[in-house]
Amino acid sequence: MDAEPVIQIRNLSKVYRDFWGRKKVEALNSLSLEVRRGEIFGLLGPNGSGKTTTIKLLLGLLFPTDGEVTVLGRPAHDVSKNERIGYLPEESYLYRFLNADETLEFYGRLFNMSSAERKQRRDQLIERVGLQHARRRQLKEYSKGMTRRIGLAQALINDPELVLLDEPTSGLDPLGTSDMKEMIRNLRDQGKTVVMCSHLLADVQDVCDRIAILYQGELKVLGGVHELLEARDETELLTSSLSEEAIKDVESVLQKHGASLQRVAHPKSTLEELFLRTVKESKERPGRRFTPEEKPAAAEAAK
Ligand SMILES: Nc1ncnc2c1ncn2[C@@H]1O[C@H](COP(=O)(O)OP(=O)(O)OP(=O)(O)O)[C@@H](O)[C@H]1O
Repeated sequence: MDAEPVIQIRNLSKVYRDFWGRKKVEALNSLSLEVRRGEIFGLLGPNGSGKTTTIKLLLGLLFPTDGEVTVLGRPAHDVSKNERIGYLPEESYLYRFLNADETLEFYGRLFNMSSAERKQRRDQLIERVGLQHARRRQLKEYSKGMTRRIGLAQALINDPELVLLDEPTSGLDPLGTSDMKEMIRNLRDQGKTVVMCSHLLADVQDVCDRIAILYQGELKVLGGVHELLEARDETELLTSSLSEEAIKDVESVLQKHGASLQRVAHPKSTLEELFLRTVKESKERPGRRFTPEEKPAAAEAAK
């Protein structure tokens, strides 16, 4: 692993001022954090806590009031480093009258890519984000999910080392969300660094290695997702199904070790898993209706 962090933020503050230079909002207050190469980092916080401001400062689109920001070894205000960054903004900014091919062609030209390189990258990205079937349709006809997918393809056109994603899964259905999470994990597998802002905490928990939680412009929590969520004073054991008698025996063994049995239950899968399996099974076996006793998850396990 590369020792130098991809992003270094030290004592960063940002005050938005009004037309007369009077202090309007203190959006960030002495923020310090680092993002390491090859990790997926989640930037969380309630509305107005300073996430988008932080992203804009990383891109050099805003100037800090105080503090230092280094991105890919360059000061954030050096916008030439943005050639090595991909950015998916929260709102779509793409040209509605272009199709997916034309959109990627346009952005490929902005990065001075050769014609052969543009074509290769376009085909690769359109396939990667699953838009082969819609590549010649104008973006104004795209659903929210499709718009997010072409947005991601655009953000990756320059094969960036660092990818900044603002609400990548917002507006996506569970299938689209699952695909987007897979694409984000693939970026990490390719050695890219990803920073994502999101209000969808289950998605963040699924994909992020480390997170920061901001509140009113201040850093409140920073750390690894597993470390932050792990309850170290409890132990979870998962066994095959146990009889009443076996549970009593387990209880007495635990007592011998000074521990107590706190909860006995069957583990639950997630609603996301049930939804994805239902869609998959419905595609494979049309006309089938599931019951709680014979749900898609059980059918899957029985195969
Ligand atoms: N251009 C601006 N001028 C004045 N105030 C601004 C400007 N942009 C953002 N702010 C204020 O700065 C604070 C932080 O905003 P920011 O957009 O960074 O928050 P956020 O965490 O991204 O919020 P959200 O979750 O709603 O996207 C908010 O109080 C916001 O109103």
